[in-house]
Amino acid sequence: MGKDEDIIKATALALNNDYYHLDCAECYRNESGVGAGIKASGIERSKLYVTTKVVGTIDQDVAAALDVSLSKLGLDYVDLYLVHVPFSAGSPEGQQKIWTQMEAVQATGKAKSIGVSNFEVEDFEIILKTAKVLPAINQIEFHPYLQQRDVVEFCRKKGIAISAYSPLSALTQGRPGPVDEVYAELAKKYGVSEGDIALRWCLDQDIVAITTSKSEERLQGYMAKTLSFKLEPQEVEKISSLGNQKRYQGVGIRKS
Ligand SMILES: NC(=O)c1ccc[n+]([C@@H]2O[C@H](COP(=O)([O-])OP(=O)(O)OC[C@H]3O[C@@H](n4cnc5c(N)ncnc54)[C@H](O)[C@@H]3O)[C@@H](O)[C@H]2O)c1
Ligand SMILES: OCCc1c[nH]c2ccccc12
Repeated sequence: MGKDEDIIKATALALNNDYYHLDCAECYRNESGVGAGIKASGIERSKLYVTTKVVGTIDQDVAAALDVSLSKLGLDYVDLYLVHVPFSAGSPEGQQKIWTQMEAVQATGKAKSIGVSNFEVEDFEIILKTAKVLPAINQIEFHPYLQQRDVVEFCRKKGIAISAYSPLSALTQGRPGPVDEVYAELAKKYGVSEGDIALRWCLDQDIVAITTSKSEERLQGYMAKTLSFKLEPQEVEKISSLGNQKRYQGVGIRKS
């Protein structure tokens, strides 16, 4: 099966299972497949929340990049448009220039909200010197083995939301590790899967969790179970403190 067909199938599976937030990116080349999946689903645009990202290279024309993304997605706006990584812009001035262009595309209505991804505190300090619009969100790698508390705290203070990518990493990439036991113990206590515990640990810190699976059983399981319970604050804290004993970075962007 071709890549687009896989993406169309995965999109249809997600939409049929009540997942309405779709996370895409210019550089993942998944926008055409997601667009075809949305079209085939017949789901009303207003029910969907579509995010995509611009790489943000030096001298990139952000408005033109967004037009290409919209055309691939078959949409006339995205709900959220993100600068994918801080470093592609090459310099602090480059980063500021990209953010100014993000503000301009938001003003056209083609991106309802604008934000960033993989930003550290120093990247915010650079763009906030010239920003007129605060980024709505920072999408970062976030799981017990990469908690990024400095940037999470910075964003909380500024009113910038956080979304977690690779939220299942302690389960899928980081084994054996110090949270294995507490994940298992809490899954048993709540009658859910360890994946539900991993996602809940994000949600119970007011962090949006972005996950993916091609398995309908897992997608249904997360929708049914993750939203049906809450961890106690001391359980969230226990996972955090055990998680701090190990570091695992999947995407490998964070510098420190
Ligand atoms: N902004 C960025 O730079 C960036 C980087 C990476 C990913 N992302 C986004 O975040 C999304 C999620 O990231 P991810 O895929 O790393 O997240 P994730 O931690 O949710 O891992 C998903 C993977 O785990 C597998 N899985 C799900 N449940 C499992 C279970 N119970 N046991 C074992 N395996 C299981 C799935 O099949 C899938 O391959 C991506 O689709 C992408 O859109 C963004
Ligand atoms: O999601 C992948 C993140 C990433 C790592 N290196 C990059 C370079 C350009 C754009 C995105 C990325």
